[in-house]
Amino acid sequence: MRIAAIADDYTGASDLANTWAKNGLVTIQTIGIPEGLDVSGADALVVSFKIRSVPAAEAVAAAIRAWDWLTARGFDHVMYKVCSTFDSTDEGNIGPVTDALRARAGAALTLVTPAFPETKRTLYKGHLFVEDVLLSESPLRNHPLNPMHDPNLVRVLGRQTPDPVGLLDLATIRAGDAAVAARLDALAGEGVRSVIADAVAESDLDVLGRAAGAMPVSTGASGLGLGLARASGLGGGAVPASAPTTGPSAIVVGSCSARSLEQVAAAEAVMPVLRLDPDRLVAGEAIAEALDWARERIKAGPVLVAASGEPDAVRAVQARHGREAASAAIEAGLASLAEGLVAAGVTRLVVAGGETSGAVVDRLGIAGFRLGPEIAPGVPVLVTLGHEPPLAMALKSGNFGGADFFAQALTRL
Ligand SMILES: Nc1ncnc2c1ncn2[C@@H]1O[C@H](COP(=O)(O)OP(=O)(O)OP(=O)(O)O)[C@@H](O)[C@H]1O
Ligand SMILES: O=C(O)[C@H](O)C(=O)CO
Repeated sequence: MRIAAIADDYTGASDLANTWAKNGLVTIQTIGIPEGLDVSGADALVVSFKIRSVPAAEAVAAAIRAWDWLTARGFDHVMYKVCSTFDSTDEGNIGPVTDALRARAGAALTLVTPAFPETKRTLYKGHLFVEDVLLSESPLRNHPLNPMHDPNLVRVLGRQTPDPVGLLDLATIRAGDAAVAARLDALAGEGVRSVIADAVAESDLDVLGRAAGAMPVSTGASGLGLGLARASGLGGGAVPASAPTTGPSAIVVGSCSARSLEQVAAAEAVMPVLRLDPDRLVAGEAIAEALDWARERIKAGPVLVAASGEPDAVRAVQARHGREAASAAIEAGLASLAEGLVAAGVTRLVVAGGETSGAVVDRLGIAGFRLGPEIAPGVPVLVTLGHEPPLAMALKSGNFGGADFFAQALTRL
């Protein structure tokens, strides 16, 4: 079974690609549909878009284009890769894209689970836990773009699709493949089109991977990706790509997650850190002087530049400028910063935040990535394709990595 994915952001794409590479699949992450890229040697492809927070119709159109491209090249199963914390709003885009891919595939229903126990994302009775608390009590409740206030994913997805949403509960999964198949058949017979699946351990993902792999499409995070990889029968040929280990390094942080804020604070003890004024960023200012600051320091060692703020401060910026306008302007500013850093000779670049990574990677014109070794669960070394000179990068999801992630990452790039 040749597997592929369509990812709704670039950090999540690299997270999934890392999971597949770690399981021995030769994996390439592409930026958009890879028309000009030679991907013939890949066991698995992750086609990544920046579509998590765009209008649903735009996300659906991109996903359908990617589905057509992938299935025309013989991929048997396509997973829609979403965030392990189910980042979405009542407008989508998990529901609309899941529905569109299922219709395109002519499938009766779609198995949906963001569970990823390795990073402590677990589901029980349809309720998503982040580490030891419900999603609604986790830092994701303060997400700048899609604050998550409801842990019941049957309800959350039910608000994003016109069709009934069902539950495949843990007890059924633990009863094995036949019980799962019977439950899915029964739900389909009741008119259910999307099924949220529990999972609290990797063994549950093996059952779900086999169940999902029997259908042409699924929706999930890297946990389901792990199950699909194991069910695919592929693997054994992956060798981590070697990254350029010379050249200056820099870290650009747009993520405002609690974890990223903690990581920026830890970095201040080991490298120069510049914190940007978000209002000046929104006004299109501050990047030129930030580049001057960085150029003076990158020959001596790594630097970190962050736009990130605490939740209340982020809400205040959004109140002053509008959420979408503030996000777009800050992402554009950080993309300009990254472009200037690479022009100044940086060849090892860490970016924190999914939307931020999308803006940076698009601005640098990167066509795709080969997978290097894992830095932290869900965060691999990425070696650019279609960029000269090749860059070693890491695209860190907001909630991933330990407190010392930034210092650790630079020892691997
Ligand atoms: N100080 C700030 N005030 C308001 N918005 C900010 C500020 N700093 C960054 N932002 C915006 O907040 C958003 C952060 O989203 P992003 O996806 O980059 O990080 P994340 O959600 O933590 O990452 P992930 O999606 O991988 O979990 C971006 O749109 C960014 O431009
Ligand atoms: O599944 C996750 O948490 C991924 O890393 C992601 O999608 C972050 O944006």
